[in-house]
Amino acid sequence: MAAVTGAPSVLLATRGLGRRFGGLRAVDAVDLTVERGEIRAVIGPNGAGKTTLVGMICGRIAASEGQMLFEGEDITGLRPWSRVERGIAYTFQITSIFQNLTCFDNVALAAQRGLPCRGGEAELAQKVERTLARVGLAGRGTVLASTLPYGHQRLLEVAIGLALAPKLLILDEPTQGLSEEEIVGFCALVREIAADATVLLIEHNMPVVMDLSHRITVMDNGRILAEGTPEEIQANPEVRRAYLGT
Ligand SMILES: Nc1ncnc2c1ncn2[C@@H]1O[C@H](COP(=O)(O)OP(=O)(O)OP(=O)(O)O)[C@@H](O)[C@H]1O
Repeated sequence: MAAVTGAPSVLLATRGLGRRFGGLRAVDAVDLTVERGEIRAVIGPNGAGKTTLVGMICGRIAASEGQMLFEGEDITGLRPWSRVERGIAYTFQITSIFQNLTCFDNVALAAQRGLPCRGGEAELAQKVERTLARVGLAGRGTVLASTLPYGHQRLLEVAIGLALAPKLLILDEPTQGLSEEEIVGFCALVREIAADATVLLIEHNMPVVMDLSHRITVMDNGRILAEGTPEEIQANPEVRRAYLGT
């Protein structure tokens, strides 16, 4: 893992984090600690609370109880945009894309944040093209987002997230709709991203999870059922029973 010299190793910590929907505890007393430079997967059956958990981390869903710390600072009450400013980017299932804008414009909207001065259009264009190329969408800048195949819309979301130069990039089911070949390219991309960012990945594709993750957190019924390396998780009888189905 690429821990930044001099920086504390814990990037994100949740303490007793919970979210209720009426009587349902979608996320229940979750203590999650993510280290800098990690690729962490969050897995679990449908309805386990994965999306609700990351929704709270990025500020899209309010917590019912508990606390979230990012780089040691309490972010529990912060608005989503303020979390983006601190370096938390979340790509979530297509909705972050402006369908009637081109791929270039979608990425440029995110990339313009962080440019040092006005009048940096050439610089902006370079940054956007570089980011599109990174995710495998080189040369697609003029294409309308709505006309991209579903899998490529997911890649465009990743490009939007990357353009924000995040410290923590949260990917929600990024390989959904990608071909086998595209998945191989995507895994290489995530490894490259992890060289200078931390990745929190919700993913149902087990080969991808086992191949990419440094550590895996398994959720079930809103709680953390297990945590460990891919080898530890694969060998855990409780996880096998609850989720892996073997
Ligand atoms: N806005 C909401 N209102 C009511 N219940 C909700 C809401 N959002 C989520 N839930 C419920 O909370 C539980 C956790 O949902 P969540 O989407 O976080 O699970 P998940 O692990 O991401 O599932 P999946 O893998 O299917 O995406 C589910 O029972 C779901 O029905």
